[in-house]
Amino acid sequence: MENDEILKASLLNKKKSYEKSNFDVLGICCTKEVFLIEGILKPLEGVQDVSVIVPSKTVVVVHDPLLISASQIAASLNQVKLEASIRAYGEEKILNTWPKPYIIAFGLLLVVSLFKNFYPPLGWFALGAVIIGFPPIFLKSITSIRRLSLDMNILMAIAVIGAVALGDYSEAGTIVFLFTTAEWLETLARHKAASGMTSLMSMTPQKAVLAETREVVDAEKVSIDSLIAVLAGEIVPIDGVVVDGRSEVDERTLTGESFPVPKQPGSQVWAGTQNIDGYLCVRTTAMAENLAVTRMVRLVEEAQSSRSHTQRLIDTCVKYYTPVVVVLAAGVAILPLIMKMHNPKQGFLLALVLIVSACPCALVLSTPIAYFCALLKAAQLGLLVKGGDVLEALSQVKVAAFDKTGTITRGEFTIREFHVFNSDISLETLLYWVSSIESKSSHPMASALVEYARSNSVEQNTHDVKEFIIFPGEGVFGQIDGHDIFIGNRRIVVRASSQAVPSIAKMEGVTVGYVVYRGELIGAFTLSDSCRTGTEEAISELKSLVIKSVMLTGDSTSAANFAQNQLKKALEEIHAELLPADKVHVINDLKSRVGPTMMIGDGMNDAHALATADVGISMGVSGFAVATETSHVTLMSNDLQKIPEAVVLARRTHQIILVNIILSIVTKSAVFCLAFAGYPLLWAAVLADVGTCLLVILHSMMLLREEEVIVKKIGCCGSKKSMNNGGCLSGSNGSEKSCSKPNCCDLEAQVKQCHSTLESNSSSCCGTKEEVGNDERACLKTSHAKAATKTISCQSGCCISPTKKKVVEKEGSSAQKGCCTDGVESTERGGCCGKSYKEEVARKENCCGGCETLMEVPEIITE
Ligand SMILES: Nc1ncnc2c1ncn2[C@@H]1O[C@H](COP(=O)(O)OP(=O)(O)OP(=O)(O)O)[C@@H](O)[C@H]1O
Ligand SMILES: [Zn+2]
Repeated sequence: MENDEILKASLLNKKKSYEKSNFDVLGICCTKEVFLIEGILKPLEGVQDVSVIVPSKTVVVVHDPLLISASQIAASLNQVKLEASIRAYGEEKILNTWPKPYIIAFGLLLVVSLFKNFYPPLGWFALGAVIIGFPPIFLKSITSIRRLSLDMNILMAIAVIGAVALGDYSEAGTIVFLFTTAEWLETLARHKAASGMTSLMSMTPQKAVLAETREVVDAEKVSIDSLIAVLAGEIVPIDGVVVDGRSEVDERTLTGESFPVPKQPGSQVWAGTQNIDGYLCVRTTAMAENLAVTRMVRLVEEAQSSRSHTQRLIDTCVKYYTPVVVVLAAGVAILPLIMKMHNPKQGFLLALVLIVSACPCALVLSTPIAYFCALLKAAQLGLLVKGGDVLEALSQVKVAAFDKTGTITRGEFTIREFHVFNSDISLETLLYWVSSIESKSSHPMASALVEYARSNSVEQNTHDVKEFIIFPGEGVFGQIDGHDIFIGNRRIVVRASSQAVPSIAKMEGVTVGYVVYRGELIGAFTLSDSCRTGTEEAISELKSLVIKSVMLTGDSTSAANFAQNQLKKALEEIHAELLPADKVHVINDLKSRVGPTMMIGDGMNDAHALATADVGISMGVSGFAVATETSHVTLMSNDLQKIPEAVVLARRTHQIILVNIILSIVTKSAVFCLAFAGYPLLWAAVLADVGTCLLVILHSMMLLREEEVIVKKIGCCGSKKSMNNGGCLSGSNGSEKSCSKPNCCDLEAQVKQCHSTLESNSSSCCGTKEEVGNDERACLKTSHAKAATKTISCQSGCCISPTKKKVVEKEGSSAQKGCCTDGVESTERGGCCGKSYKEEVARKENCCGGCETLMEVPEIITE
């Protein structure tokens, strides 16, 4: 009975799945240890998966804690002197920055031995130094020999033994000293690089507060749809949607975006981001093990352990190169003996130099360490790059293909018009049918339709929809209350009826949708969308990097052209009305016509194209799961300006790797040449070897430095976050506009300040990109006017979100532009066309649809 219980418990536990443990393994030097470690751990019972991250000397093991514990795993690594220790998840490893005492001890002995010229017996101290310092190297080399792998430990051991055999104790001592110190310095450097990674992993808190009971619970135990409370200053523990409260959230850790993002009921919040100044009640949408941040960490980890093309090439070369040099060295050592030359010692020394130089560690390290730093930097910028190969491809890119809806534009449609053509069907009925069917679709247009129905007091009912089919690139079909309804573009009309598609007059900037019922066109609607801020800048930055930008869209040609006009014709090619498969064709065409191509999309009907491109970049954490799976890069924020930044980072990484490789080859060659020229300097060989290793690491770490990466921004504002009216808008180069008068706002601190000094027309700054207004346009998107009390301040000031004030819906009289409380809807004459849109149309007022341009209200003519 009792046994049964135990069995049951253990089975239950087993079901609870595997655990993941991280180990710091100081003994990792080159990629060689990867096979060594995998060879040791994989055969162990209970170990499911092993991944080795060479640059940060980390091993991640997925194991069944019942069968094998983390300490057992560490022990088996330590059996072969790999110096493994368990790292508590997320905990910063406290590294002793001082060298171990034995290193100091033998260093001192070595220094003393240098005085042997004054008192010869002091020379023996060098032997003492060797005796103290050599054993660790020797033990590690024994392990390597047992594993039949030739690594730097073996080469160093041979060199030391050789030097001792030649009676040159100080040479031997110097080798040991240089080697050990370099290893220690290297560990320090790598630790610095790796600490960024650790901070990435430790972002989410372990505890959550339940909103109703105020009970503090383990974040892991919180189920989906629970309500949790997040107070000001706290880190959000679990992904979710705000149901109550308002605040600003710092999403920097996740998206690299340094501006706080306003949150209100309905907004998504992500675990690991910080609630700055208000109370938020959040309904959770994910379990702790499936958070966006966890997925991100997993991706970064996978990226680290995947080996890039260059890396594989180097590894293969090294496999042949090392044994060849060892054989060569043996030849050089033996030849003088056979030929009975009078100075065999010289040959022997030359052989030792060769052997030390054979150590390829700088070369082997040149690529992975640079990628490690680059991937980490990318993650800090809010870019998840799936590995070194992707960076390699990204640095070569010649074309950027952008998807339109949701990428270039916000993918937040507003319904401009809705017409019913059949007098037997009321608007309410049609809206009910359309919104119920569309509520099953995830297309951005669908949510606009649902929203529109709601604003007309029509609630959708998903349950009434019996059948639902998506026609990619065309629209949807649904059966509701026994009626078959098609909704979509021209193509769907053709599919659903024999009727000719009506021609539409003056439809600039809008997308037209049709509703077909029993082969008859019963309704039509127009919708518009606006461009994301920063798109134009991103495209011009790409242009300065000699990358051509094109647009691929499933939407109509006129909608595509409208976006192009908003971008001031920045795009070089436009391909519209494409089916998902057409997008793939265009990508293939661009690849052969222009060169390496990257595709940027939101994953809606473009997952295939993303996968086909040399580099596929998907938008947003919230992005469709398929897209993040198939794409090579995930953009954590929807900021397209991260794309040129990514290209610059990739190109810099490429350069750094090139320099690293040249550096490690040149130093070795120099030592070789010296040796053959009659100066076989063993210490120089060791110094060149360990020195280049260190140089390569430090050089790669330059990628982590902040300023290095950002695209050179010309103009007054140092970073692209800086905004002000007279000067730079987001990321634009300020050269066109004067930079002299207004100040640029640098970081969020200043932004807040700017908010309060809004009145001044000349130099106000806006908190987030959306909230920019200038002379040409009134406030966009998220603008809510505090400033609207005075209409003027909105003309060139910024609109602030939290203070929501109803804006006057002005008649044509006011010449100034106002701010609108919702959406992009401000009219030419200064009013808002929100709810009163229809009346305004009646009054023949023109409303502006997209970013800035005014357009005429389209007329729909049916034939
Ligand atoms: N759920 C839907 N409801 C209404 N129309 C739809 C729906 N899904 C697709 N459509 C129609 O099909 C067209 C093509 O859709 P598709 O998803 O291929 O491209 P898109 O989202 O418009 O643009 P892009 O390719 O730039 O992302 C849309 O422009 C729209 O007219
Ligand atoms: Zn080496």
